[in-house]
Order: sequence, then C-alpha cells, then structure tokens
Amino acid sequence: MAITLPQGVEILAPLNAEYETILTTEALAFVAKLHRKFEGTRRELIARRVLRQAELDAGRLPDFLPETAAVRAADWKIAPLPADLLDRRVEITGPVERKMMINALNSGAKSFMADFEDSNCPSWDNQISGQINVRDAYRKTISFTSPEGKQYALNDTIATLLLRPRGWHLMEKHITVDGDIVSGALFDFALSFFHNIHYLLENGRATYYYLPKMESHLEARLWNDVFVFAQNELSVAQGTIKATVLIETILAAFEMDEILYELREHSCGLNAGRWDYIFSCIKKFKNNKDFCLANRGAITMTVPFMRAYALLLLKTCHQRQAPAIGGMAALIPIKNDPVANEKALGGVKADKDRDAGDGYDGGWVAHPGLVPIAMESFNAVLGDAPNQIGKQRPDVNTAAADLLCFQPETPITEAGMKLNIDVGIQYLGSWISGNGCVPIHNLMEDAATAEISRAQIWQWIRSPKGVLEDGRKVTQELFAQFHGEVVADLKDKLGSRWTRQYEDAARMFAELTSSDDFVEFLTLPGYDYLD
Ligand SMILES: CC(=O)SCCNC(=O)CCNC(=O)[C@H](O)C(C)(C)COP(=O)(O)OP(=O)(O)OC[C@H]1O[C@@H](n2cnc3c(N)ncnc32)[C@H](O)[C@@H]1OP(=O)(O)O
Ligand SMILES: O=CC(=O)O
Ligand SMILES: [Mg+2]
Repeated sequence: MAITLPQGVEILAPLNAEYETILTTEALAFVAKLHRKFEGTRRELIARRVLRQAELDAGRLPDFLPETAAVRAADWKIAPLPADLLDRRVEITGPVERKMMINALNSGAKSFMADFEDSNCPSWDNQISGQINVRDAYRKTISFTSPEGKQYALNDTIATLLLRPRGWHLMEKHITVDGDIVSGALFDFALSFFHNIHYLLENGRATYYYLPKMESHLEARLWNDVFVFAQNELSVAQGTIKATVLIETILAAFEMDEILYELREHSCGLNAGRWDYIFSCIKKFKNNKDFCLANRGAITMTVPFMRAYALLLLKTCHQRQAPAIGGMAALIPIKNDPVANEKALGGVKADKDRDAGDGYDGGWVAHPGLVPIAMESFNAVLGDAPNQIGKQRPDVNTAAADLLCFQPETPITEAGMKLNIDVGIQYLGSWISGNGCVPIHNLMEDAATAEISRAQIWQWIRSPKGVLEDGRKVTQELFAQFHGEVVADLKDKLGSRWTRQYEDAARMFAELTSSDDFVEFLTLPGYDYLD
C-alpha cells in the first residue's frame, strides 16, 4: 500500500494504484472526521426507526406532526437554485458503471443521477470504481472502450450530474475508523465531495446529491449538518451543495415540508420514489391486520394512496419554490417484440404525461431510449420555460387518511405470487453477482422493486387478508411449494447462468420470507455475500 493511513483508519480490502487516487490520505482523513462527528447521530436515528416501527405495530397510525405545525404554517421558501438545476425536465438514472455513465451523460436528458444506491450493487469494486468514474465524468475525461472495440466518450453537451449516495442504513464494511466500520452514506458523500467540489467550483459547477430512504425530518437534519460541516472543512461557501430528497417512505410523506425546511439552504426539491414508497408502506404496516395490498402489478401511480402521495409532494414542493421531480415507470424498451415495445413506450408516455400535466418539473427514465418520450411529455407542458415551479396546487388537500387509503387489496393470485418469487430470486442472484439493476420479464428491477416482491409474500403469509383469488390462504407451506416450483423453472430457463450466486439467492429469498423477523432491507443480509 503506497498511501499513509490517517490515524485510526484501516482499509480491509484490496487496493491498486487507481483506487489509491481515490483513497488518498487526505480523503480518508475527511471520511474519518465525518465518521467521528456524525456516526453517533446516525446510529440514534436508525434506533429511532425501530421505536417508530414499534409504535406502528401497536396500532398508532402516522399523522402530520403536531410539534412542527408552525413549520408547515409559516411562509418560507428554499434558497434560490443554481442555473444548472433550473431545468430538469428529464432525468436519466443508472448505476455508476463507466460505460453506462457515459451513455447517460450523452443521452439528451437534462440531468443524470449517478446511483450508488437502488441500482448499484455495493461491492468494493463497484464503490471505488464508481468514485473514479464520477471524478472522470465531472472532469469530462471519462472514456471507455468495450471488449468489442466500441469507443465511448462524452459529447459536447451533457447532462448535469447528481449523485445518490447509499442510505443511512447501509455500511461500508471495508473501511474502519477507530475500529468501527463507517456509514456507506457518509463514505460515498465524503469521497465525491472531497475530490470534486473545488474542481467543479472553478468551473462554475458544484456537487449535487439525491438523498434516499429517509424516514423523518431529523434524518434530513443530519444530512444538512453533514453538508454544513463538510463545506466548512473544505472552505466552500455554505449553501453550495444542493440535494433532492427522495420521498420514498410512508413516514417521510408526513414530513415533506419539514424535510424541505431542514435542508432549505441546500435543497433542490423532492422526488417521488414510488418503488421504495410502496415497499415502505408494506414494511411499516406489515403487522397491521387491516393492511394488505394486491399483487405488485396492481399497485400503480393512480391507485388512491399513490395518487394522494404524488399530489401532496407536488403541492408541497411548489409552495416552497422547490422542484418536484417524478419517479420512474419500470417499463423499458423491449427488443424483438415491436407490439410489446410499443405498449411499454406508451406506458412510459402516459406516466410522464400525467406527471407533467399535474405540474411536476421533471421525471426519471431508466433507459436512454426513453429520453425522447419523456422529453415530449414535459416539452408539451413547459415549452421554453425551464420548469413549472410557479404552478401552485391549492386544489390539493391531502389528509392523513388519503395517504393511508391502502387500496386495492385484490387480486392476490398464484401467478402474482410466483412472479414475486421469480423476480426476487433473479434480482438477488444478479445483485450478489455484482449487478444491481437488471431487466426481468421486460421490466427494470432494482433493490426497491425487488423489496416489494419479497415483502409482499412475507405479509400475505401473515395477514388474514393474504388469500389467493381462488380461496387458498397464503401460508409458509404454499410459499415453500411455489418457491420449489419457481426454482425448478428458473434452473431450467437459465441453464448455465444458474450459478452459485443464484443458489444463494434462492436460499436467501426463502429465509427472508420464512423468518418471522422481518429483515429491514434485503441489501443488509445481501451485503454479507459480497467481497
Ligand atoms: C427504484 C429506483 O431507484 S429507479 C432508479 C434506479 N434504476 C435505474 O437507474 C435503472 C437503470 N437502468 C438500467 O440499468 C438498464 O436500463 C436496465 C438494466 C433496466 C436495462 O438494461 P439492458 O436491457 O441491458 O439495456 P439495453 O440492452 O437496451 O441497453 C442499450 C444501451 O443503452 C445503455 N443503457 C441502458 N440503460 C442505461 C442507463 N440507465 N444509463 C445509461 N445507459 C444505459 C446500455 O448500456 C446499452 O449501451 P450500448 O448500446 O452502448 O452497449
Ligand atoms: O428510488 C426510487 C424508488 O422508486 O425507490
Ligand atoms: Mg428508492
């Protein structure tokens, strides 16, 4: 190892000369500072999630917080946005893989979310090469030659880069400070900020973030404190960092104003992260005997509780002069089936038309082939205007009961249950093999969508309402039977692609579903299979 480790820091993973350009002594010292200052609070907030779950399990329904009523009632706005964040009508997202990053930046989208989270498998190599790719992308030096000899380089006009670090729950087990492993969120943020902020500021840009999976405004306060501290440490003006918070937990939906308020100097809006949101609803109400959602495919953006959430997010953002960014339809282009492809593209178009028509300022796409479709939807509403933040929605009056109106409850079917098992195993098999985003049955699958698949079956087994359309109660035995059948089918279908990782995935999926202790995130036990 050529680098001198700062006092108290250890690296428990292989290094090479390139990795050492990211894991410099100074950068690691910065990671260590953030860890020593904020790790205690991070742990308290994670512990607070457990207490909150216990309250929900005891039957206390979430509501808008009485103690922050003054924040909701007061007239305040977020700080003005930098020029390169005014127009985000189409945002492409994707893992921090080198070729995909170049394709995303060149895709014609206004912005690109480089993802260390839902679509990324957090192996050591993915994390560190992701930081290398981000650094090179910011400097516009990123290039790539495929094994077939295809050359990739950046166009003259590229998307604005936002980076999504891991959530507060994930750790980076390969770095310890004073003997403790460090937070994945702090690690991803610290390295990206440390290596790039001064370069970007010299070029009239800055580091922008997406903040995932928060469950309360106190968690947003922690991010804000991290930003303030980091800016001070590196002598960067306060308010330089900007971040969009994903509202993707049911509890955060009750604290949207408060989250924007905590981050108001650093905010660039909210995003409707629909997949984790559905997962969060299932997770938080999994022990509530009245709660039971239908097959995953029936939970669309137009069902009552999703519609209420999407409109409340929009209204809240625009009241605070903040961008409202729509989430992602899981539909992707389908090769070799023009009819199915047209249907998928039509689905994306309808999704973006609805968001744009409602008043959203932009929306996510999963694939470069979807950029023109989303662009058309938002162009039709925005024209030459960069956004529609000025469009207020006084007509939207969302009550707690609207956010909690969990319909539809039917149908739950054998096909739906088997699809959940199939998707869950295939996704986990891919994730353990190092790829965090894959097409399965012509849909984009990532950590958030796979969470829905496994959480649904856990809940159907334990809910009195977990009954198949044909009258059979979902039980451990029925699950074991379907699991066996799906595994046999997958082995047949995947042939030599059914590797040890898929075997592990099938076992893990069964354990996650059978265990009465609901595992908070599948990426937590999944991480034990990496490196
Ligand atoms: C719940 C949430 O968090 S949503 C956000 C997280 N999810 C995402 O970001 C989705 C990212 N998308 C993807 O990873 C991919 O599009 C998939 C896995 C869904 C589909 O992948 P594939 O079927 O392999 O795509 P396909 O073969 O059509 O790709 C064609 C080309 O587009 C590129 N491409 C596809 N998706 C993306 C993307 N999101 N960003 C950049 N390039 C992309 C491919 O790299 C490929 O490039 P090439 O022709 O130069 O080799
Ligand atoms: O991160 C996005 C989501 O839908 O989950
Ligand atoms: Mg998510």
